[in-house]
Amino acid sequence: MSAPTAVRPTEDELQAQFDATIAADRRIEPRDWMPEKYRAGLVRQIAQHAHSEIIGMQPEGDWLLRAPSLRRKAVLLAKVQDEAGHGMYLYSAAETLGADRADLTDKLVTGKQKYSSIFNYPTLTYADCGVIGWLVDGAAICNQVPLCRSSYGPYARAMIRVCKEESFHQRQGYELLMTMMRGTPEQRAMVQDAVDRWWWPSLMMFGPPDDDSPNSAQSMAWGVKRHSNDELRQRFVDMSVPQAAALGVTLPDPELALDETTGRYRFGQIDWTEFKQVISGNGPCNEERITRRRAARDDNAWVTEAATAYAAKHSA
Ligand SMILES: CC(C)(COP(=O)(O)OP(=O)(O)OC[C@H]1O[C@@H](n2cnc3c(N)ncnc32)[C@H](O)[C@@H]1OP(=O)(O)O)[C@@H](O)C(=O)NCCC(=O)NCCSC(=O)Cc1ccccc1
Repeated sequence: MSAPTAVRPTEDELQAQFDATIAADRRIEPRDWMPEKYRAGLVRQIAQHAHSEIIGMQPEGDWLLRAPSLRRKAVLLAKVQDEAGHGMYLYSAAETLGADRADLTDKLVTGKQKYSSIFNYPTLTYADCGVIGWLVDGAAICNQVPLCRSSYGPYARAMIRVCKEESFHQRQGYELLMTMMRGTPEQRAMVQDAVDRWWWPSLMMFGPPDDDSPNSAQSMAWGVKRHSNDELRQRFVDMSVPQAAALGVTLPDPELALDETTGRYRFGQIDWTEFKQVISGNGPCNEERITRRRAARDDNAWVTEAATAYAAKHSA
């Protein structure tokens, strides 16, 4: 008697299974069948996210040799290393979807893939490090906590640890700023100047407005993103206003006001022209960031080659 042959599910059945998993709010795992567009969309977002973490090491990294004390230097070094770790997690998550890490880096340095707009602004004073912790990590947390429930398992799980570390980063930034605000008038002015420069770019981190966000609808239908860009931006504003008051700084928006009926803050118009310029490569530091990333890859290629040869020798 011949063994029964396994019946392969048809494409329609696989799609129905995928749809049912998404509808039941369960996770898609690497070995599960998934529509090609779901896979490509995830690689796009996860790769951009990974690139942001890696490029995001540069603005604060510029202050590693200039931090005002040994303690501040150790804290900053640990934070910048954490960002590298986040990048590695995220590249690993992209690899579970069949992406190749070297290929992703190549796409970053040749401008074929994006990274967050926020990292194209310069860190002019040490107060910028505090403001990055407070506002940039704060915005990242706001955006990433819902991603812990993203439909793709490896991405959602990576986000859990990343968010815990980002919360720590945010507190260290806020603590740094509180210390400066208790300092001299010059130090307080330095904090206010940094807030003035980083506030609007932080709001841009959440992406274009909902009616100009080509990826949102599909991404939300698939449970990759859980909230719209504007919804998360609003949450961030609502969270930041009382924090700014407690710190004693002013947010640079004359239209910022509490809407008594909704309990949420109304805010002014974001400069979307600036945003578009920055994400198309024309921000203040785009060229510097990519040049440095390319140099790091090329100058250290011998390390990668040696490690690859060593691993191959051992597995043989
Ligand atoms: C919300 C969004 C960023 C964009 O929503 P989507 O539905 O995906 O797109 P949507 O259709 O709305 O946009 C149309 C086009 O515009 C692009 N674009 C949009 N916004 C930006 C932008 N701001 N910058 C550059 N590009 C942007 C977008 O990719 C798309 O282009 P494409 O079609 O691909 O060519 C989403 O991808 C997400 O949640 N990502 C995960 C979180 C993440 O990546 N976080 C990074 C910060 S990590 C961090 O900060 C940690 C840290 C802290 C401190 C120090 C160091 C490290």
